[in-house]
Amino acid sequence: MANIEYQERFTSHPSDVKSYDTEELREHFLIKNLFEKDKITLIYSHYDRFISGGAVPIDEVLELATIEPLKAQNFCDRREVGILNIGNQGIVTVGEDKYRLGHKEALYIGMGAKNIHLSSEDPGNPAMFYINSAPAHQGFPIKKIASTDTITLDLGTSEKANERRIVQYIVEATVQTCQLQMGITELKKGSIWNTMPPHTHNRRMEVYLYIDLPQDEAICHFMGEPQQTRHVWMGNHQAVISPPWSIHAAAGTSNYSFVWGMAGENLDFSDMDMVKANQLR
Ligand SMILES: O=C(O)C(=O)C[C@H](O)C(=O)CO
Ligand SMILES: [Zn+2]
Repeated sequence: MANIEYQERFTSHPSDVKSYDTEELREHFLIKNLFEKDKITLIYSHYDRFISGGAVPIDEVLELATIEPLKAQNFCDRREVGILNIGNQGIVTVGEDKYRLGHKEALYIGMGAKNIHLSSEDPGNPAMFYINSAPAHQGFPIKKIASTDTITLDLGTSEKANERRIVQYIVEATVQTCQLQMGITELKKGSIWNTMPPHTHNRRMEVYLYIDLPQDEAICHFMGEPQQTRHVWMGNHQAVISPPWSIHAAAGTSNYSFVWGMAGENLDFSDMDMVKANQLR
C-alpha cells in the first residue's frame, strides 16, 4: 500500500539566510516528524535534489512509490536510494528479492529498480527505515551493507570532547553509486562535539539525522557560512539540511550518533574544506 507524504524544500542564498530568524531557519532547514506509524514521509530538497525520508511499517507493508515531483512512473526510474534501518529487524523487498535489514544495516538500491516495499519483521518491535535518495544516471546493483562491510574511521580525542567513530556504509570503496554516500557517526561517552573542527563542501550538500540521543537531551546544530554561523536546536530523530556552502557540526547535551547522507559533484568523502575552530564567527 502506498502511504506517502512529501514536502518540497527550496534552496536559500547564503546572504538571505543571514537575516532568517529562528522560525525561518527552522522552516527551511530542520526536518521533524520523519518517522510516523505506517507512513513514508519524504522531504525533497532542491539542494542536489536530495530526498531524505523515514518509514515505520507496523500494520502495513509500505511501498516506496513515486511522488508527483519526480514525474516518473517508479521512484527509482531516475534515482538511486540508500536505506539505513535505525530500528528493529525489517525487510526491504525489491521486485522478487527480499533483504533483511537488522539495526544499523543498510541497503543500496540502484536506478531502474521497481516495486520497493518496506515491512517490519515484528510489528511490536518495528523497523525504522531512514531513506536517502539522489538523481542517478546509471543503474548499479542492489547491495546490502552489514556493519561488517563498513569502513570505520576513528577521529577526535576525549580531551577535546569530540572522540567519535565514523562508520561508512555507502561510500565509493563499499558500493558503486552515482552520487549517494551514507554513514553513521557515533560519539563516545563524554564526547559531545561532532564534525569539529567543521568543514564545508561546496561540491556536495549533506543531511544529518540525529539518533541515539537520550530523552530530555538536545543537540545544538551549527550551520551557515563559516564566518556567519547560526544554530538550530534539535531533538532525537530530527534531521537538518546542510546547504553545500554551510558548515554542519553540533554540540549535544550528551553523546549521540547521527546518520549523514550526501550527494553532489563527486564521491570523494575526504573532499572537505576544513575550517579552524578559532576562525568561526
Ligand atoms: O563527525 C564527523 O566529522 C562526521 O561524521 C563528518 C561527516 O561524515 C561529514 O560531514 C562528511 O562530509
Ligand atoms: Zn560534511
